[in-house]
Amino acid sequence: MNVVLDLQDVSIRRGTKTILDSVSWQVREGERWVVLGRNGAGKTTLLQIAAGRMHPSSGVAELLGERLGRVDVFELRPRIGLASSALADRIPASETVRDVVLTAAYGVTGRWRESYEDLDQARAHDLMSAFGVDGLADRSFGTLSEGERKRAQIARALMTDPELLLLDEPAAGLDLGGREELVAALAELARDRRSPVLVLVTHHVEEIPPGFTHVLLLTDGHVHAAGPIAEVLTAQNLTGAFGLDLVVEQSADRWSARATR
Ligand SMILES: Nc1ncnc2c1ncn2[C@@H]1O[C@H](COP(=O)(O)OP(=O)(O)OP(=O)(O)O)[C@@H](O)[C@H]1O
Repeated sequence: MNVVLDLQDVSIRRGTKTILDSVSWQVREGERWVVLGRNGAGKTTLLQIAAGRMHPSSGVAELLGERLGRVDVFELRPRIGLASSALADRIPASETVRDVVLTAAYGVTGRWRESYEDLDQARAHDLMSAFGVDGLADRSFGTLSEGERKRAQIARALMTDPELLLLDEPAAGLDLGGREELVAALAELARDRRSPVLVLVTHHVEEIPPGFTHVLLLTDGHVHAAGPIAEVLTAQNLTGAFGLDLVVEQSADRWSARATR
């Protein structure tokens, strides 16, 4: 299987702080990864490297076979979908959901091109349907609920037919219904063999969609454990990563964790 993401001893330093500390991580075609860790562990920073939006201070990062520092990142980025709250904040509130999704084909937010190819229109429609926002196509992005907004963003991130899809805390701020709808949509995506390689950042094991195959546990900028989900998502590993005694349970393809007392 081809390696899609290959980090070797990657560190990120800012001033005196080491945000990522010698991270080595390989992600292969067909895999669906969850990145878990407590606040400040370095998850978003790791995703920024995986998205080609940040360069390592030291170490080597290869994305889709291209080495960061030796490749034109503007050619690389359309091959990598990213959905994050930071990117969502840059979407104009007045933009329609249809345009939020469509404009991704041109790597822009804000509708400045007036005509789109029929193929793009059809793809945008299919993606909006898949994420249950097709009925909201004419609504402005700013009027959507948090859950609708998250699903529109994922449809947008998939618009360029990326080889790698990175989702930074897609369930943050959702109520129980919104979270479950999102988990179901992501489970569907994970099951589809045509889907890109998926990497999902979260704080909560309850948000891991069925079909996700691997976990990376990040603690204070270093890899605490990484590998197949059933091997890594243990009480012992989570206790180490989150710094409190936890029990972990799996039931019907979903996970839960709680403190022992
Ligand atoms: N430019 C910077 N300069 C100094 N420290 C930074 C910088 N950017 C991030 N950090 C710090 O690096 C650490 C990791 O940040 P990051 O956002 O990657 O963590 P995270 O795991 O995504 O956190 P959260 O779960 O709270 O979103 C944090 O302590 C943050 O304050």
